[in-house]
Amino acid sequence: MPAQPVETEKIAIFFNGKMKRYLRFIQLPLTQRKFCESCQQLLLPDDWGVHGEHQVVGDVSVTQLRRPSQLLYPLENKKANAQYLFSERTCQFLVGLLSTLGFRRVLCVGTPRLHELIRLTTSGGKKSNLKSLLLDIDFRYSQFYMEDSFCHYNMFNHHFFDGKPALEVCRAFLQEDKGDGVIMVTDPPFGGLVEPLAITFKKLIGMWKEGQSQDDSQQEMPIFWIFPYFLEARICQFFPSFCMLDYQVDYDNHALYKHGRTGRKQSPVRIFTNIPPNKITLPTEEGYRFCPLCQRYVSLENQHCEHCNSCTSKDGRKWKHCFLCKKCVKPSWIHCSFCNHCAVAYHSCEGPKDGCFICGELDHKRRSCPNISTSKKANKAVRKQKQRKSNKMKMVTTKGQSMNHTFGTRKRKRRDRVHQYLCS
Ligand SMILES: C[S@@+](CC[C@H](N)C(=O)[O-])C[C@H]1O[C@@H](n2cnc3c(N)ncnc32)[C@H](O)[C@@H]1O
Ligand SMILES: [Zn+2]
Ligand SMILES: [Zn+2]
Ligand SMILES: [Zn+2]
Ligand SMILES: [Zn+2]
Ligand SMILES: [Zn+2]
Repeated sequence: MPAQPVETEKIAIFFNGKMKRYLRFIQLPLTQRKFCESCQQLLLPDDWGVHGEHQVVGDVSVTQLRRPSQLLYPLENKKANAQYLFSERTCQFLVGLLSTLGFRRVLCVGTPRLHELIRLTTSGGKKSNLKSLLLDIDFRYSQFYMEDSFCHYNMFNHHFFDGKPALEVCRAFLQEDKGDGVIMVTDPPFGGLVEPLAITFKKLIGMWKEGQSQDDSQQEMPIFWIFPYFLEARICQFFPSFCMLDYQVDYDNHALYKHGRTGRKQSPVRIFTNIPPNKITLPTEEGYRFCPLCQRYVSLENQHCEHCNSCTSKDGRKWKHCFLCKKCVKPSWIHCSFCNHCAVAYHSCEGPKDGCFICGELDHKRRSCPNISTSKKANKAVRKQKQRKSNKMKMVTTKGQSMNHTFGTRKRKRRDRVHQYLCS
């Protein structure tokens, strides 16, 4: 029986397998470098026969090999892992910001396009000396990267598909220079639940912490978590030191999540971070400006409310102050006397807890309400309006099918919430 390989040998075997294949590919003359679009695979001459009937492109250049996110098609999985790739504008902004902030290593969790741009910028000249390690569930990327720059990984349960050697790659990356100069940037699928993600990120933080010296025990690992603004409360529940930046993250392949300076069509995706926001400069040429009172950059229409003493808009539009709620709310919201707070027009009222659902008086119930006949008519009108609105929403859903990357009943609830936020 052959002897079991010891740990270091296992790591060497792990590195050698895929590296050999990639090295063979880049040594081929351009005319022999083929990529099968049907199988999403780089082909060596031995593979050509099997892919003879497939959609194959030739002359794969070094430039194409360096931008795999353009060569591979984005996964359109309706469930959890629809791939939304950063627009050039957002990706360039992120790389610029990371190097301005002085980081030297970026742990890219579910950000393949950022990973490739960091590597391109680094190899292209002296502009940046950032290193990057990509952790992603999309195995297709393993063809383009050595094992020291890509790990096949599930961010919902912190699982490294290639076992201990891959985990050690990640650990070494986080702990290099005693953990100094590293940041994690993650852009999980939006349908993903915050809790399992937070648990995973805390495990990665733990790994980074193990490499810290005792004096740095209070330090936090810097993080950029890219997620929709309406999950702010949920993220801050797990990471209280995080704040949300106004910068609108946008994507190449998502019509709803496009960058727009004003109006409805603004991306709801933001950056959550534990880096003090006054250290983060947002592009003034896009209209972002520094609010000296809040000590952070805010979007064009986000106005400082003197009552809240804060620039309160979350969605990029100008919000209005409600004196009854004692806070700023979305411009389209109205103060509802049944619910006793501001809400979208035509919502289903919670109603007063122990009173009449119709008029709000506490001395009778809905059935004996003196206003029942008039309210019946009003209810009918409201129902009709709701129906119209719901039909309109259904149309939006059909157009934006790929947004529905959520699960079961939660999927429906989340989708409704997304719609409520996007449509109000
Ligand atoms: C919303 S996309 C973000 C892509 C990013 N905007 C970019 O351009 O680099 C989500 C990414 O997370 C990856 N992903 C989805 N589910 C995952 C999982 N369970 N574990 C790790 N990565 C996952 C997808 O493959 C995809 O690359
Ligand atoms: Zn094929
Ligand atoms: Zn302000
Ligand atoms: Zn206010
Ligand atoms: Zn109000
Ligand atoms: Zn109400």
